[in-house]
Amino acid sequence: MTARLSLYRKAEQELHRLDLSVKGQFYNFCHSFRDDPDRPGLRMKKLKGDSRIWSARINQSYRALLAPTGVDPDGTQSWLVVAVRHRKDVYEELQVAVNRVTGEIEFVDLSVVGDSALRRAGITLTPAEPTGPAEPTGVPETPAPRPEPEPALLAGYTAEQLRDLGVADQLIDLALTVTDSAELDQLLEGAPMLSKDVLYGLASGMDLDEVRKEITAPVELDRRPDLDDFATALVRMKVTTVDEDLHKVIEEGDFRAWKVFLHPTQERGIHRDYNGPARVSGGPGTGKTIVALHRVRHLAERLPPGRDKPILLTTFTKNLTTDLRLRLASLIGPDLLARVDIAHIDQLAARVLGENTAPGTGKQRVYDQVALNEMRQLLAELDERRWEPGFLLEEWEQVILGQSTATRSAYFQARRAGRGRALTRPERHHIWKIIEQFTARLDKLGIETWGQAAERAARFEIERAARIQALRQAATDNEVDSPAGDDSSGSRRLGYRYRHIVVDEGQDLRPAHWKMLRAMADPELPNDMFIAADTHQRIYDHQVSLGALGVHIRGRASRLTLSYRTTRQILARALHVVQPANGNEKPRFDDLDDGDDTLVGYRSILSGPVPTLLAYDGWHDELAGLAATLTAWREELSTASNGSRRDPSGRIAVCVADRELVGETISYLAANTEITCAELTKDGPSGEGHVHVGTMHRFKGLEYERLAIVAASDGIIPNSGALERYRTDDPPRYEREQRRARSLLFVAMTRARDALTISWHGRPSRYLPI
Ligand SMILES: Nc1ncnc2c1ncn2[C@@H]1O[C@H](COP(=O)(O)OP(=O)(O)OP(=O)(O)O)[C@@H](O)[C@H]1O
Repeated sequence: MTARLSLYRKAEQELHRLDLSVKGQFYNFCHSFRDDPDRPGLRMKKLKGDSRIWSARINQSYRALLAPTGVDPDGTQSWLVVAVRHRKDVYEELQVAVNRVTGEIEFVDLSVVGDSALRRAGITLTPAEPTGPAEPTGVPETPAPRPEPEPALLAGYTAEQLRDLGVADQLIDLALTVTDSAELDQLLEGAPMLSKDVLYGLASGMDLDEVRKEITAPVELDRRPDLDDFATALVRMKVTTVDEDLHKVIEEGDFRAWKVFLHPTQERGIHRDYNGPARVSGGPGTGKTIVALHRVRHLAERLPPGRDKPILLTTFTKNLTTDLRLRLASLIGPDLLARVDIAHIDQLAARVLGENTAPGTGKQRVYDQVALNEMRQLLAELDERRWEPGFLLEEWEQVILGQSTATRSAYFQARRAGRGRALTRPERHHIWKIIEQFTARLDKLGIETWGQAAERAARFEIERAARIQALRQAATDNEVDSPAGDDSSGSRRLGYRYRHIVVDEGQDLRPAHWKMLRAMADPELPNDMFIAADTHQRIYDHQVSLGALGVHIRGRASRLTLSYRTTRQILARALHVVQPANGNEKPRFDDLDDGDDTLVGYRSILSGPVPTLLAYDGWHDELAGLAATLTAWREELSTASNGSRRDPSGRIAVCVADRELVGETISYLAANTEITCAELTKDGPSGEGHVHVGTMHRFKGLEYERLAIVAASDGIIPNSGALERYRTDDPPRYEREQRRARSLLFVAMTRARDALTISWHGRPSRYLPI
């Protein structure tokens, strides 16, 4: 008799934590088991608590816990490995069951639940294997006297309500007795995903309807499942088959859960057919990039054979492109990867311009700061003091370039929503004249801004798309005239550049970028555009209304709400930055269209230390504090959980507000510690240093195990010199700049996976939760 083995997700995670030697023995165990599950050496034994769980011997100390899930007609047995445990941690009370909401097999493990919660619920765990009198069982022999009952955390709910939302039966009574969040953490450590999600949702203040809508409904089966039918339940589950993937887990150590175990709400967006552009939103770490990558895989797998690259995967910055390429390469094979064009948005615009510009006539592209200096100089030469250079540059960028305003009379009509005070016609006339001189100046210098480049590229692409449409029309007319299919129109030769476009970090793209992208994909084909974006993380002032730019996402928008990166402790503080609990300021975030985006239901099931907030008297003291923190972190991260040494490089980062602070931080650490640093540049980290140091803008889309944000002082975050001017001069701009500064801090804080420290000298930033 042979057997097929699959791995339950939690067992996978447990395996990761085991010593290499145990992993190897587990691998051998799997081979023996598959050859003959009845082999006596495996010492298969049913647990008394649930006769569907068997324990089998991996080595002297470790046991695999398995559940049979069916038998094929040819006699091959199917088994699911639900856990890998030390023998003293195997208890009789473990259970597997089919969840009544999802229809998937769940493994409920009470061995990780805290003693006090178990005592209150009257549960005593029985070891499955006698461990001798000296070995602790995790539960005292004589129960301690019952403490005074404390109010329960979920007192307002009934067992029936929790059951109905999908909480595993075994956890319900326990959950109703939990008195604080630490106990809830302990209870849920080994809990199935849906139970965690629901109970954390309720504990964080979501009401029953919200939990039902956001958490339960998306994973609910249309029909109630048969709770005894394990074989069908197994088919519904995402599991790792031992044959295909275990080898990677053990030998290569490169297995990542996101490749296999998607959350049902992530999954829903990926495999759908959309008859137009679709958008997925969600707070930091909810897996938008993961969804974008799986979407690319889904689309690539369905392409007709060919050697072209009909899929574009694009994002805002160069370093994120590198990251996307690496992650995609680990998700799909080289053949599919070769069908995907991965390029950042400015690179795409530059390519279009290159195609449309005669050799040697191109302009040098410059950042906005260079343009600002030129504007400043021009105004000085003209002795013009009525307008701020920054205001004029934005007026040009957002109203004139942003709306492709080509003539003065068009500018008189242009919408200036959100641009601050209204401009009279003579004022517009005056501004137009200055901008004309300004663009002539740039022209003469042979330079253009990236905004200008994007606008020109968009125009070329729009003209190209118009030519394609005209050729199509001609071809259709032709076909009517000569059905034999004469291709003299050339429509077969000129086509849209891409069949599918997938955009990550869409919140920061300029209007011109959207126009360019829109013109690059055929609007008549399904699945033309897929956009991942979170406007709470918009850190450049590129406001767009996608509908007005021809990208119609209405009715095709979905939202992710569960963070896979950030702990609840970090999330709560970060949310305070963009959703302050009090004060008059309630920043509004758009949905890339004319509506609002929200973070309702944004939550995490991860738990970790509360972020540390540290005040210092001066910058030098603060740097000394940082050095101590980093030294301790580096030491801790240099030791793996099994005691072996590991390289801590790239796991720790320091985030500051501007380049000057980056330089000062790196110099201090170089002079006073043994820590080596790599500066985060637009191309990624500048070298091999242990700790990455960069400005907040550079942290977009990244994540680190531990993160320190330093110099989070008032005046620095936000930069009040620049900001305060707008308070009276230009209140809408003041509001925009504040929102942008909040978003920057929000992005920075949510890069931290496990630990976050924020420090300042002088007064703390007004956005911090203190
Ligand atoms: N289904 C999943 N299973 C396991 N890990 C996941 C899953 N989805 C996402 N993750 C992990 O969560 C982290 C955040 O994912 P990702 O970068 O896609 O989020 P995001 O929403 O794009 O974040 P941000 O907006 O902050 O850039 C990553 O480490 C990713 O591997």
